[in-house]
Amino acid sequence: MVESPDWNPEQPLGKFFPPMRNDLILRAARGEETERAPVWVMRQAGRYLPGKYCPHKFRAVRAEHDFFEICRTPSLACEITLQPIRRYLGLVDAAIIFSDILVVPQAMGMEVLMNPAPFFPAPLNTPADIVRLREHVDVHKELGYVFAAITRTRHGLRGEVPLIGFCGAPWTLFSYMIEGGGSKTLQKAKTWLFKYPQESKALLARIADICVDFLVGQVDAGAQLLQVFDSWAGELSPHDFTEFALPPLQHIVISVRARLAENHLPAVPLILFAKGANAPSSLATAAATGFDVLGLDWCVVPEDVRTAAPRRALQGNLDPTRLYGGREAIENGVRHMCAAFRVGGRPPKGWIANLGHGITPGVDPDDLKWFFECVHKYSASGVMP
Ligand SMILES: Cc1c2[nH]c(c1CCC(=O)O)Cc1[nH]c(c(CCC(=O)O)c1C)Cc1[nH]c(c(CCC(=O)O)c1C)Cc1[nH]c(c(C)c1CCC(=O)O)C2
Repeated sequence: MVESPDWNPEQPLGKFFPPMRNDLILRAARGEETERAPVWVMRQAGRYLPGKYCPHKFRAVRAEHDFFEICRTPSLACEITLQPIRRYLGLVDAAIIFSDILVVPQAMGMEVLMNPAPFFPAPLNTPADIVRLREHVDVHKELGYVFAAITRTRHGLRGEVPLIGFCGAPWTLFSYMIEGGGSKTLQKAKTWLFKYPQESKALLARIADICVDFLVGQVDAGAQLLQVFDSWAGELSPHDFTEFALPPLQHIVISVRARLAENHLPAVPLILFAKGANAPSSLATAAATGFDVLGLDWCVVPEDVRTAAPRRALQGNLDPTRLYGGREAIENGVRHMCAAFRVGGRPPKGWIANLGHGITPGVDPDDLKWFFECVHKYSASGVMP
């Protein structure tokens, strides 16, 4: 059974982890054929589960701590990460560490509050504000709590499923740092791109450098796959995506791989979720950066992606809102998805089943269970969906 290990901050847990019992997602990420599609869902830790984070502890914990305090407390982050794994044991094939993409802007010296949506009291208004950012970011000092949570969670998982580490993509983080929160048009962030292209590129590169250190540190701590969330990629024209968002992503892939090799760390699979970057040219350029897996939203047809980006493993892509449609709608959606990702009647190859974006807080946890069960049934080798 997966459980939170005893925690003594004076004696950090070692990095000899229990052997893996389920490596389905690692095989699919490498493009291999699997007996069924591995499945997990983005944002599976927390939001929709009863008591949100911890069934017994949540109310007391949440009354006293804010969201980022929970992220900074490895015992709590670990517990919340394990919660869906326990609940869906045998059905879900990966855990994702409980944290947030906005810990990177915090590490760069920006204040970020969560009330309940992200809010930056002092966003970057013009390039002159860049001086407010920390010049050198030591990720071990600023984000060591994420590394501690990952190591602890690897122990707690007992080898049940692999653990995914993550970060936000430079373009998405840049947007938050300038907009100061969510935005419908990204007018401020785009004004930077178009008015101050050189300063924008320099800031994107600076964010990318921190992402590299952060991702390498996560693998060192025990993460077995890495996902980069570019949630706002689809807000850019294909041309601007290629000009602004891609170079820092390319830098991340090249540098993470090089640093992992240099440090004798495992060459873990890298997943890019560039939501909405669905133009064939964007898919092709994203694939060319060298990410092993492309995460897809529900607005693309897998066959079109395979044409634009052959030889890449794919992840996705059920519309998350379908989970509100009841059992039949979920089953039909999964059947259709399984048929769309499989070539003919062959076993799934290089496909990780997932939603096309994060699960939302109102979903009934039993309907998510049904989603997992349907994926197991209809993606199985020998079954025609
Ligand atoms: C854009 C983005 C953010 N955070 C993230 C993204 C990229 C994915 C995406 O596009 O959805 C990524 C993220 N955020 C969180 C995780 C944890 C792991 C997981 O379960 O996938 C991950 C991978 C926890 C969280 N991050 C947040 C919560 C809810 C906080 C709360 O309940 O108080 C959780 C569990 C808060 C958050 N964090 C963010 C927003 C917009 C919000 C508020 C709205 C929301 O609830 O999603 C920024």
